[in-house]
Amino acid sequence: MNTCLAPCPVVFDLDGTLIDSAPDIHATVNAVLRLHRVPPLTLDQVRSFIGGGVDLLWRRVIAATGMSVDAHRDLVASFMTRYHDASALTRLYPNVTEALGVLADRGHPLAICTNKPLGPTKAILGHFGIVGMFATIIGGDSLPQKKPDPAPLRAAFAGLGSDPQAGLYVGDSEFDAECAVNTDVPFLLYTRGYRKTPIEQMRHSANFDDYAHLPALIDQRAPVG
Ligand SMILES: O=C(O)COP(=O)(O)O
Ligand SMILES: [Mg+2]
Repeated sequence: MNTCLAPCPVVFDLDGTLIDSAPDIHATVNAVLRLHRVPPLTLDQVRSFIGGGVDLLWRRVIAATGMSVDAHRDLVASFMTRYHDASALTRLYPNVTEALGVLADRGHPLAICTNKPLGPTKAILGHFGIVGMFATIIGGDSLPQKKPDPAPLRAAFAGLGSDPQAGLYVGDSEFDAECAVNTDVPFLLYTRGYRKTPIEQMRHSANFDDYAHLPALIDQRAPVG
């Protein structure tokens, strides 16, 4: 085995990548809908709305329920007051903590680039005791732009003191794959997240379905030092 691998900055998406948060997002959406006496949406519906951030989530909820678009701002505000504490139904995907530990031990700098707002992002990472593993955390409201715009991912790599081309981005969705192309960074696709497109139709460098395999995958792709 090659033991002379250079540190490889690795940036992770969050929802559908490190955590299965759709059950909490679903419950929180339905709690807001209940206040407005609107019938609940299914978990599959809400899961399919995740990836572009809270504003887009609620544009999709409004379209699916027939609510007034004028209510968007108030619905988002109402959702956000509840989103911060929404952790009871969220789970880390299997072997995530172990994989992050292995990567950190091998000296790979780690960051988060998510379209989830920064407050709930830090809260859920803290809930799972892994917030300290990430040197940089870019949320959906950290910058004016969101993924697939390259600005957030560039900012995450800049926070690690790295060029995107020297690192890797790990994500689950079409937003992540497009952002990786726009940022010119190799993309590792986690296949058990929230994507709607078949694996073979998504631009990616490699894919994996178990975090137990991620450290080896990253070391294969890391430049030799
Ligand atoms: O909040 C969302 O819609 C998506 O978040 P993600 O970028 O972590 O997948
Ligand atoms: Mg995601």
